[in-house]
Amino acid sequence: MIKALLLLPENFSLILYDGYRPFQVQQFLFKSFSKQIAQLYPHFTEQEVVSETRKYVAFPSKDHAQFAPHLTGGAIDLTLGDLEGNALNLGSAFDEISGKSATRYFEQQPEEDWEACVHRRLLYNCMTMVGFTNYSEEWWHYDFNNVSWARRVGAQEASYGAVEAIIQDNNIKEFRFL
Ligand SMILES: C[C@@H](N)C(=O)N[C@H](C)C(=O)O
Repeated sequence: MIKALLLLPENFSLILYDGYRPFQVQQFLFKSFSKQIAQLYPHFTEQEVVSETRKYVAFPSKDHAQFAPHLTGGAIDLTLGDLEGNALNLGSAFDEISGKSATRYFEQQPEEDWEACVHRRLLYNCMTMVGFTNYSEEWWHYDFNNVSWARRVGAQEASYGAVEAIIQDNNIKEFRFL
């Protein structure tokens, strides 16, 4: 991330929203997004709700072939900021359930928000130039050396597997590699 930051023009910063996430947090997010999606699209079947939810939150899987990327610590959610740490306009809110969250959304209609289009390109370019890959449904999600990254770059192996953490009083008490 430091390498990515150094590629940005001087007046920009990177704001980190999320990195490593324990399994229980992934489960909580999956349930909470499912609920929101069921409310947003009341005509959806249960299966459609699950499939739409999977667009915005990885299924909380401990299966080695499809670890939820944030369980590995190799996934980060971030945005561009100014030097005071204020988030810049990237065209949608972080975690917004809408087509506008797809990274390429403004490439198809840049006139809708030129500023957001340019900021997304800036974030994408600084992150991918140092080896991260982007999840195409979310402009804020980048992976490095986990299973999602390996699939995108065609690597046979990924260095970061999942880590299970025992959380107590909001602190990591113990952890083990899965
Ligand atoms: C919930 C959202 N910020 C997120 O992290 N989504 C991706 C797809 C994930 O859960 O890995």
